[in-house]
Order: sequence, then C-alpha cells, then structure tokens
Amino acid sequence: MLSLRVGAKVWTEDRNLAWVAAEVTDVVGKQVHLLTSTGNKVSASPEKLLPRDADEEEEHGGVDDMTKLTYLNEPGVLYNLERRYALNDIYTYTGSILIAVNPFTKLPHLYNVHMMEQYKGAPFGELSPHVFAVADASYRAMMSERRSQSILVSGESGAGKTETTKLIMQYLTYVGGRAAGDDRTVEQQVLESNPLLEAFGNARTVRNDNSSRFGKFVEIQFDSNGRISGAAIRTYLLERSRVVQITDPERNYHCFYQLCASGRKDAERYNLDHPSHFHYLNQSKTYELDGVSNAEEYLRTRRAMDVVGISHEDQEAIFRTLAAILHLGNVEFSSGKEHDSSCIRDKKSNFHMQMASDLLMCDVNLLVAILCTRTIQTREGLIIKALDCNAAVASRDALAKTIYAKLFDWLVEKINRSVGQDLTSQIQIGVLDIYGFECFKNNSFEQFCINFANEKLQQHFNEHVFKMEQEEYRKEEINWSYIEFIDNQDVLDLIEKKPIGIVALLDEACMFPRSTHETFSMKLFQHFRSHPRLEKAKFSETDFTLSHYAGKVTYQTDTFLEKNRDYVVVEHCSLLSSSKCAFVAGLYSSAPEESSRSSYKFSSVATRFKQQLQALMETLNSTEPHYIRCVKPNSLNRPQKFENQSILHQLRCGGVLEAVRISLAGYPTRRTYSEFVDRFGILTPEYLDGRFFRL
Ligand SMILES: Nc1ncnc2c1ncn2[C@@H]1O[C@H](COP(=O)(O)OP(=O)(O)OP(=O)(O)O)[C@@H](O)[C@H]1O
Repeated sequence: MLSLRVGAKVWTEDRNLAWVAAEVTDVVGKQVHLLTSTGNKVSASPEKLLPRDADEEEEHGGVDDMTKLTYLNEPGVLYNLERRYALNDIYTYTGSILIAVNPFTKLPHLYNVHMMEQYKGAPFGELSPHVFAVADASYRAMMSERRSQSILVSGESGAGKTETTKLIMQYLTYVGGRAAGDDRTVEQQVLESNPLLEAFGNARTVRNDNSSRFGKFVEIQFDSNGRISGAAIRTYLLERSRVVQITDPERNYHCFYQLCASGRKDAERYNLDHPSHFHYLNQSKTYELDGVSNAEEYLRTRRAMDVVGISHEDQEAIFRTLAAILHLGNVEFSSGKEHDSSCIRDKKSNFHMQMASDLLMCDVNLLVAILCTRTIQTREGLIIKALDCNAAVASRDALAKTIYAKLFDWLVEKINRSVGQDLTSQIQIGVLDIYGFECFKNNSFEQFCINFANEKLQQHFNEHVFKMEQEEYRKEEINWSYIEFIDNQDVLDLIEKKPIGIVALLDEACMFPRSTHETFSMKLFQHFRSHPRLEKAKFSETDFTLSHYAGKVTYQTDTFLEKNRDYVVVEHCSLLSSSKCAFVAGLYSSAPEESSRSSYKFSSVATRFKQQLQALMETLNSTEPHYIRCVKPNSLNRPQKFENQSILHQLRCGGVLEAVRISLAGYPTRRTYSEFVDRFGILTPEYLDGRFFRL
C-alpha cells in the first residue's frame, strides 16, 4: 500500500524521463504535491504514483538482482539499471534472467582469463552478475543433469547480442576446451568462424556499424567428459535485398568493401577499384567504417578462411564470385528493337557483362539471354518472351541475390563440415543470437518476419517462465495464486495458421500472377475483419497493424509480395550449374527440374522461415533454456548515456517486467528432496543416523 504522508518517497511519471524520483510535500484533497529529484514542483493523483525503496538513496550501486528491490516496479527496475550502468556494472539479474546493458566501451577487465577462472564452478548468484555466470550455469546443468541447454540472447539491433554470444563461446571454449597443444581444435574453429560469418553476413546499418543481417543458432556439442567434440551453425533469414539495394548511410555486406581494398591480391585481377564505381555499393556514399581498415579486414577474412579449412582454390572462387556480383550490378539495359524488349545499354555495360561472365566462367551470350528474356513452356512448346528494361534489371538483381545467398549458405555448410559435427554427442549447448522485436517508422516484410520470430520466442519464454512455473506448483500441490500473463497464441495463429493466416494468404497472392499488394490486403481485411489483433491502418488502404505482445506495429505491404517471392529461375540455374568453375557450378548443383509451365518457380520466403522457426522451436523445447536480454542504452552508440523511454520499451518487449512479476509471485529457489537433505540434513542430525535413509 502506497503511503502518502509528507516525506514519502515515490515515483512519478515524467514526459521526458518516463519516471522521476519524488518526495511528497503535501496532500490536498485528491492531489499529491511533490518535489522531484530534478527540482520541480509537480502534483499528481495518488493512483499515478508508485512506491520507491526507502533505502534507494543509500544503495548507490544498486542491487545485483532486481528481486532484491523492495518495490519491484517499472521505475525501480529502470533506475536500478541506471545506477549500475553508471558504475559500468552492465550486468544485472532478474531472477535467472540476465540483463546486459551495452557499455559501448571496451571493458577488458571483465572478460580476461582471471574472470573466467573466477566464474568456473561458482554457484549461480554468488558472484556479480555476468555473462560467464550464465554460460557456467548452463555448462554445470548440462554436466550434472546430462541434459542439453540453450542460451537465448535477444535484444534490438546494436544491443550487444553478437558480442554476448562471442563471450559465451569464449567461456565454453575455456571450460570445455581440449588441452593446449592440440592444433586447430573444434573450439578454435568455431571462434574463428565468427569473422568469416561477419564478413559475409554483417553490414553497417543506421543502428549498428557491424549489424548481423541474419539469425544464428550455434550448437556446441560435448562428449561425456564435458569436452567440446563438435559444433553446428544454423542460420536464419539472411537479408538478401541488401546485396542489390542500400540507402545512405548504410553499407552492403562488409566482404565487398574488403575485396575492393585487397589491392593486387584480388581487386586488380578482377578489374575492381574503389567501391564508388559499383552500383551495388555506390547507392550509399558510406564506404569506410570508423576505426576499421577494409584492407586489414580482408586479410582477417582470408585468415579465418584458412582456419576454417577453406582451400585456396575455393577462396579464390569465393572472391571471384563476389567480383562477378559487383560487375553484374553495373550492367545497364536500354530498350531493344522490338516492343517491350531490352538489350545491354552500352560499351561500358558490355564490359561489365563480359567481366561477370568471365568471372562466373559461363557463356556471355547465354548470360545476356537469361537476363533479357524469359522462357515459358506452353502446350505448344517453349516460347521465349522478351523482358523490358525494368524486368531485365529485376532479373539481374534476382540473379545477384541468389548467387550471394547461395554463397552464404555454402560458407555456413563449409564451416559446419570443417568444424565437424559429433553425431554421437548426447549433450549440447545451443546459443541463439537472433534479431529482437522491431518497430520502425516504416515496417516491411523483414520486420514482419522478425516480429513473427519474436512472437515465437516470446511464447517459448512464456511457456518456460510462466506455464512451467505454474505446472510445477500444481504438480507439487503448492498453494499458488495463478497470475495472469499475456498469451500470444492468437497472434501466432493469425500469422501462421493454415489454410488462412497472413503467411498463407501472402503465399496464395504470390502464386496468383494478377495479385497485387492491394488484393492481398483486401483479402486479409476480409478474412480477419473482426480479429482483435489485426486492424486496417488509419491512413492507408493497404497497410495493416498487428497488436504484437510488445506493442502495435503497422506494416506497409507494398513490397510484401515481391519480397516473399524467391523465384528460382530455371534458366539461371541451368546456366550457372554448367559453369566451368566447379565452385560456381556447385552452388547451383541442386537446381530444380524443368517441369513447370513457367520457368519461374515460386518458393515462399515466409513459409521457409516458418518451417525453420518450427525446427528451432523443437530444438529449444528439448533443452533447458537460459535467457539473456541485451539492452541498447542509447541510439547514439555512446558510453554512459542512458535513455529511459527506449530502455523501458526494450524491457517490456523482452518480457523482463513480466518475468519480474512472476518471480516475485512464486518460489524462486528449488531443490530436489535429496539435494535438500544433503545440504540441510546437518541441522537435524537425529534424522541422519538411523532409519530415515534406510527407508
Ligand atoms: N560487452 C560489450 N563490451 C563492449 N562493447 C560492447 C559489448 N557489447 C556490445 N558492444 C559494442 O556494441 C556494438 C554492437 O554490438 P553487437 O554487434 O553485438 O549488437 P547486436 O545486438 O548483435 O546487433 P545486430 O542485431 O545489429 O547484429 C559492438 O560492435 C560493440 O562495439
């Protein structure tokens, strides 16, 4: 109960700070007069105020576990994080969940060998909160229970997921690594694969200079002695559109800039020069990253390729393929002689075309043909249809995107093969580094997929933290007041249910040639007219708003159909699978049969993602989960800047505030009966000798 006597310490809402600390100076009727810590005199109604810890001012350093706060409310959590952050205590527990606030500055003393040694085997919660403590707890749980574990790292772009994942791997390598002296151990290869995946899967975005544009699940396998015996990496939804389209100040994937800076090694051989000469790179004028040398990064990527075991021949083929993509992007088209046809625009474009075909080692005339025409199979036979300039550009970009996506998949597979899976391993620790919930001014298909993934993960979180907890008390017949939590099954049904869900309707629209985003949205609104989670956006006929667990997001549908269509163009496949370069041909070795009427085969990006998520969920469900919520403290990526509103939003989206509630409502400490007797039996010696154990 909130005490409102004069001098009482409270939290009051504030437009800029979200919440501000205040003290009651007077109570007049239904208005409470307050003096805020920022020196303002304000008044508020009592129901808008929240209680504040009395000793909060003495506890300058904050508490290392939110559950130790006397008043566990939103502002209490927020200010506790802030106080700790000011002292560079970036980690805080909320029960068993670790919150990690990005320091945006190097804190080497936190991650050295001495620290790893400290956390090794230390009971969870005994030392200061740390990512090593979570990694250690999972390792211990895996060894003692012989059960696979997973660590789910989430947060918005730039919050520190990838760095956290690397630290987990570093720790697991430390405790589960083989004796020094073994050359090229599994763990070394797993760690070394990071720069490689980053070169090809990371890019500069407005939020993060080194943003992963794919989701990643790294599974570390252990033998029965707890030594790392293998690893497997699964990746999710690489952002393909970035290969052909970027906006200032973002960049394309790092590898392209590295290649352009490789000098005599590759760039000159492949007729490459400054990135500003290539359409796929010069749509944005950002070519360099602060504090990063593209040339040095190129050498790092090469070294990582060596460590992962990619042969020099394959390395050469990889960079040659990247160069081919850049040249392909410079091919422009002009209208051909016939109506609605196209041809290569000029000498310059012809040069790039020739370069692309030389680098891909395929016939230049056939390459021109597959870009400027399309084959349709009719009952009467094959018809060659000319493509107009726009369609030829789309065909060029589609080819560049699929080559890149296949190259990325090849790399992941290569890393997996070279690191080696231990198929006999019974115990694993999986680390999931996946994009957090996104809500921007403009939200498109990518945000839809990302938020779909987050709904799935939120459900998993709900099930584990909430349902499991309730189930446990029910089984033990412990009295427990059932607290409510937000169940998001209805949003998931709305998105993924068959035959009618957003994904199913989108696929149907993509398969039907005359569909447009208008017809798709119309169908969506028809089917879900009264669905509580879906509304038509206010100022648009085609945008829709979904009420996600973390808030409402309005999606612009205009590019939904195009982005969901992953056309496998049969002609592209057959040309490249006949390349004289074994590497390029290998990328296209699983080309589809030429059976359909159209040479364009629709494959749905959203459905494939849905299936991948399903498989991921099955894996996660068979493990014991641990959660790390990364928080981005400010949008400027600067140290010591704490933006309340955005942090609160992130805590809400990550379910941290809900988890706080549940952990308080339940019994946070659990021991099995035998563990309990082991630990506390000494207090009741009369039970220890005698009949008790002989029962
Ligand atoms: N523990 C840490 N110590 C020091 N710096 C950090 C730490 N965590 C993150 N950073 C800094 O923040 C930047 C962004 O972190 P990171 O790339 O891990 O974010 P992310 O959540 O994976 O983003 P995205 O989703 O865009 O890939 C890093 O490049 C690094 O500079």
